[in-house]
Amino acid sequence: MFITKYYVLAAFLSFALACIFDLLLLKILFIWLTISFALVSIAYLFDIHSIFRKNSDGKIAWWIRWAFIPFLQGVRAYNYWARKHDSTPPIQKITDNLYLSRRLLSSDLEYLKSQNIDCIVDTTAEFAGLESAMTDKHFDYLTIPVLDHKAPSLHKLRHALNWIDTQLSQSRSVVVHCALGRGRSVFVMAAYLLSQDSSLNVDQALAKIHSIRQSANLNKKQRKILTAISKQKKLQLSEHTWMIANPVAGGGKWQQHQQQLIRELTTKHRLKIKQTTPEISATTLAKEAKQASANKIIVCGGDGTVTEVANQLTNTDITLGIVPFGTANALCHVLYGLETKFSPVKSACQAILGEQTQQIDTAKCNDHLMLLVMGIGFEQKMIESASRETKNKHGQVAYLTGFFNAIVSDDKQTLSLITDNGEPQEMHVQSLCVANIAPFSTLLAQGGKRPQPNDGKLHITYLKDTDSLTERVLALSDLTISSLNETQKATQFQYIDAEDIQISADKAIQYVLDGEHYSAKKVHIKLQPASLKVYTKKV
Ligand SMILES: Nc1ncnc2c1ncn2[C@@H]1O[C@H](COP(=O)(O)OP(=O)(O)OP(=O)(O)O)[C@@H](O)[C@H]1O
Repeated sequence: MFITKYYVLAAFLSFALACIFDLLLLKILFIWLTISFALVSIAYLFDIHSIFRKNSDGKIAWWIRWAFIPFLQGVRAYNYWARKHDSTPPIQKITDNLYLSRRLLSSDLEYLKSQNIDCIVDTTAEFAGLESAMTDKHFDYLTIPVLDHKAPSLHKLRHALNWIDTQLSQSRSVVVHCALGRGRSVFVMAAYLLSQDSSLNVDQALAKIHSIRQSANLNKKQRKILTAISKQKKLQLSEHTWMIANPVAGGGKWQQHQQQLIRELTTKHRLKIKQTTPEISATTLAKEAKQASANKIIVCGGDGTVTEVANQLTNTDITLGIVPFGTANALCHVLYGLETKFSPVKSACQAILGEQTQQIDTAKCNDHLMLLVMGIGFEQKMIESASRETKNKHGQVAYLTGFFNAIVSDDKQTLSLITDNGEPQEMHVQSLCVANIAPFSTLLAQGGKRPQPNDGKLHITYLKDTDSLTERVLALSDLTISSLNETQKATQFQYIDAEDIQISADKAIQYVLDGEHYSAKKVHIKLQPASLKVYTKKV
């Protein structure tokens, strides 16, 4: 390509001058120029856009900018000159809500806001993204770095197309830009038009853009690549992955993380995003997704929202992905590992993008879906005392306070228990948990075998009543040790496993099921083996 020849030539010329001059300062200057142009030449020869090490947030490290100053200043000067001699308006609307632009400058921000353009696709590799657009919460930003005169890789192109499509489907406006708005951005824009209309060919898509932006002009190589991928039908976007988000879960984590999430997941998924409201529940949205024949649904929320969506997906072929935005996130803890506690978005994205799935057990508890745990006594009291306000304020500590209150009180219950249709047994208990799936941190469910997602069993762990607070504390310490060390079983707590469990009492039993409160005289829990398809951590 002609541009590469110029960079190679510049590198040789600088090297020759470095050899000619004896003055140290000039020598250093020309060696610097030589290195800069030599690196750029290599980047162009082997199409290494990552040479500028542009981050996903559009930043370029200072030492890279220093290393490439000679090259960057040259490019800047050329762009400045080209802009001065170009009568084409900087930013132009190509179709509804979709714009094409040269490199955005601070002076463009007001115009972008006035047109409600709040999503930016930056296709330059050599320029840092516009700082004020990235720090301003008004804008969402995606960079797919491409060297000037080159075309994006198919993987990066599909990421951009998914991202644009996801933003447009939320009625947002997107601007795609490169340095001058003539090549790289035009490539992405044409690819998007082609992805939306299968009757369109490359010439027609480019003609459409050209009729609005006369300076738009792909070089031969870019046109050839676009034609090839278009002919191979590689621009067709995949089916929507539905994303159902509870914006209030975990005190509003959705607002905080949604852009990172969209940026990561659109590498492979074209998202249809729906948010719950006080009137529109996750159940309603999951039903809507099912009706629209969705085959993947990602739910962002706490265990409550996850259960609502999962309830619609049991015994279907729809795959469920979970982004844990709640307080406890017990299911994610088991499926994606402990790291979900520290980096929920990253670990969820890794699992979803890893595409490994697993069929997990669920259960029905009095006609409600049970994913995790049903609790009577300690567990129920602990959750009862954790209100939304305390959870929002203190996170998981809200549950700890409730837990200690429950242990100190010496409430006991008389229950009748039938397992797998056997004989009823009467028991006086202070705590009883039935677990389908439970991480080690769900302490009260750890009396025997660790409940696993697909072990085909429900796990009953209970503590017989005792008036002594010391005994209760000792029993819990025993349980704690057993939860951390699978070989050492708790002896103070009792343990049974079964597939069908009936619990009854003379008066209404107060119980919690996956964090929600219920009351009934009879509780019937039945296992549904391998009934839910979920994304799981890749091993
Ligand atoms: N837009 C909304 N505004 C107010 N409440 C909502 C909204 N969307 C869902 N909800 C309520 O949020 C509750 C579910 O919250 P969820 O369990 O997902 O999060 P959490 O309570 O923060 O997490 P955790 O259960 O882990 O403590 C449901 O009771 C539902 O009615």
